[in-house]
Amino acid sequence: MKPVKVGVLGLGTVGGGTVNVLKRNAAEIARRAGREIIITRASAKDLNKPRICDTQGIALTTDPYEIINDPEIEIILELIGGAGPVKDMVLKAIENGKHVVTANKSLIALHGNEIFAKASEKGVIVAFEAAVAGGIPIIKAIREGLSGNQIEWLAGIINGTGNFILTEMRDKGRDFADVLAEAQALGYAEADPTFDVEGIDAGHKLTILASIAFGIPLQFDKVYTEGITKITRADVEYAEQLGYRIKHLGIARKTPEGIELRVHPTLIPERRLIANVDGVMNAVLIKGDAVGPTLYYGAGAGAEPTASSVVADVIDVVRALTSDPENRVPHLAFQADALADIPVLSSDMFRTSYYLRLNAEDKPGVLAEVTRILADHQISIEAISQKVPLNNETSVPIIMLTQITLEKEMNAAIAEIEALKTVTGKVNRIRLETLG
Ligand SMILES: NC(=O)c1ccc[n+]([C@@H]2O[C@H](COP(=O)([O-])OP(=O)(O)OC[C@H]3O[C@@H](n4cnc5c(N)ncnc54)[C@H](O)[C@@H]3O)[C@@H](O)[C@H]2O)c1
Ligand SMILES: N[C@@H](CCO)C(=O)O
Ligand code: NA
Repeated sequence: MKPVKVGVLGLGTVGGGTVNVLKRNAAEIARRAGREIIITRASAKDLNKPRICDTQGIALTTDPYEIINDPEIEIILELIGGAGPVKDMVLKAIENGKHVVTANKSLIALHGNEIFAKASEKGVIVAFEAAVAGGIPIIKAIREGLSGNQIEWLAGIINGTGNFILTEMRDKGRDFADVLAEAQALGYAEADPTFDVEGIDAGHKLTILASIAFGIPLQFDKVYTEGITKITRADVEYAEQLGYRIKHLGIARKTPEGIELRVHPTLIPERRLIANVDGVMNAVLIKGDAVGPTLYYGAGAGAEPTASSVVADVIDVVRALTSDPENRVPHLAFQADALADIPVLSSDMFRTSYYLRLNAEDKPGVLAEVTRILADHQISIEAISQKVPLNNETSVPIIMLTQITLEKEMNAAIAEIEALKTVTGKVNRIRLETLG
C-alpha cells in the first residue's frame, strides 16, 4: 500500500519531537499501523530557526494553507497552539476531508463542540490525546478502557509546569520566577505561561476530561479556576506537619445536584500515590463504579513524551482509515447525539473539606469566637492547632482542618471571621480532598 502522507503545522517543541519520533520509529510504526507513515510537508513561522528535529525530506513552507489544501496530505498535525488562527486552519482541514491530530487543549476546550460536529459531518477524525496530560494515554484510557463504568470522579495533576514549579520550590527552596524560567527553557510552558500558573491550562484539560468522563458538552466557561501563585511556603510546611501535601489539582465530580468542575491547590494525604507525583510528571486518578480507583502516571509535558501521544493518534487514524465513520470511537467518548445536559455547579455548591490559616490575637476567648462562627454555619472542625508566633508578632497563626462542608457556608464563615477585631488580615483557605 502507498504510504500515508502527513503534514505538520508548527515545528516547535511538540512538532519537532513528533518529527523525531515518527522518523526514528518509522519501521516499528509501519508494522503497527499496517502502512508506512511519512511527513512530506511542514509549515513553520520562521524557516531559518534552529530546530530540535531534522527536516530532511520534508518540504517546508511558511503558509499552513498550502499544506491544508494539498490533496496528497491525508492527516494534518496541528502543533502551533492557541485558539486563534488555528481554529480556521483546523476547520478548513476538516472541510477538505483531512483527519486532524492536535496537542492543543485550548482549541479543543473552547471550540471542540463545533470542531467535532464539523468532523462528524465530514466523516473525519480529530484526535487529541496529546492535549491532556502529555504522554499519558489518558483519553484512550477513559474513552475506551473505562467505557463500561459510570465515572464518579476524577482528580489529576494535569499541568507539568505548575507541578515542576511547586516541586522545585518545596524541595530546593527555589524562587518561583527562576523555576518558571527553567520550565520555559525546557519547553514545558505554554506560549503565555500565565496559562500554566493561573490554572487556565489545567482548566482546559479538565474541561476535556469531564466531557469524556461524563458525556457532557465541552464547557470551559463553567470551570472554577485558581492557580498556584498564592501558595505560600508556610502553608506547605503547616500542611506537611499535618500529614498532607499541597498539589494543584483539576477535579471533576458527579454529584446528585450536578457536576463540580474545579481547578485549585489542594491538600491531599501524603500517603496517596498522587501526593508523591513530582516535577513535570502528571497523574490522573479516576474512580469508576465497577473498577474502583485507577491511577495513570507519566510525563505531562516535553517534546518526546507529547510526541508519543501525537504519534499514537496518527497510528489510530491510519488504522481507522478503512473503517466506517459510525464505527469509530466517538470524539467525546459518548455518541454525539447522546451527550447529556447535566448542570455544572457554581462554586457555592462545591462540597469539600478545608485547611484554614488565620492570624489571631493571642488571648483567651479568640478561638472560641472563631469556632462559634464555624458552628453557626454547620462546619465541623477536624483538627486545630496554634503555631508559635513569627518574630515578635502579637498575633499567632491558627491552622484548622474542617470536615466536608458546603462552600457557600465556608465563604460566609470566612467573611465573619475576617470581620472579627481579634483576627488580623485574611483567612487563607485551601481545599482538602482525601481522594479515598
Ligand atoms: N510543550 C509541551 O510540552 C506541550 C505538551 C502538550 C501539549 N502542548 C501543546 O502543543 C502545542 C504546541 O506547543 P509547543 O510547546 O510545541 O509550542 P512551541 O511554541 O514550541 O511551538 C509552536 C510553533 O508553531 C510555530 N508557529 C506559530 N504560528 C505559526 C504558523 N502560522 N504557521 C506555522 N508555524 C507557526 C511557532 O513559531 C513555534 O515554532 C500547543 O497547543 C501546546 O499547548 C505542548
Ligand atoms: N504547558 C503544559 C504543556 C502540556 O500540556 C504543561 O506544563 O502541562
Ligand atoms: Na495524553
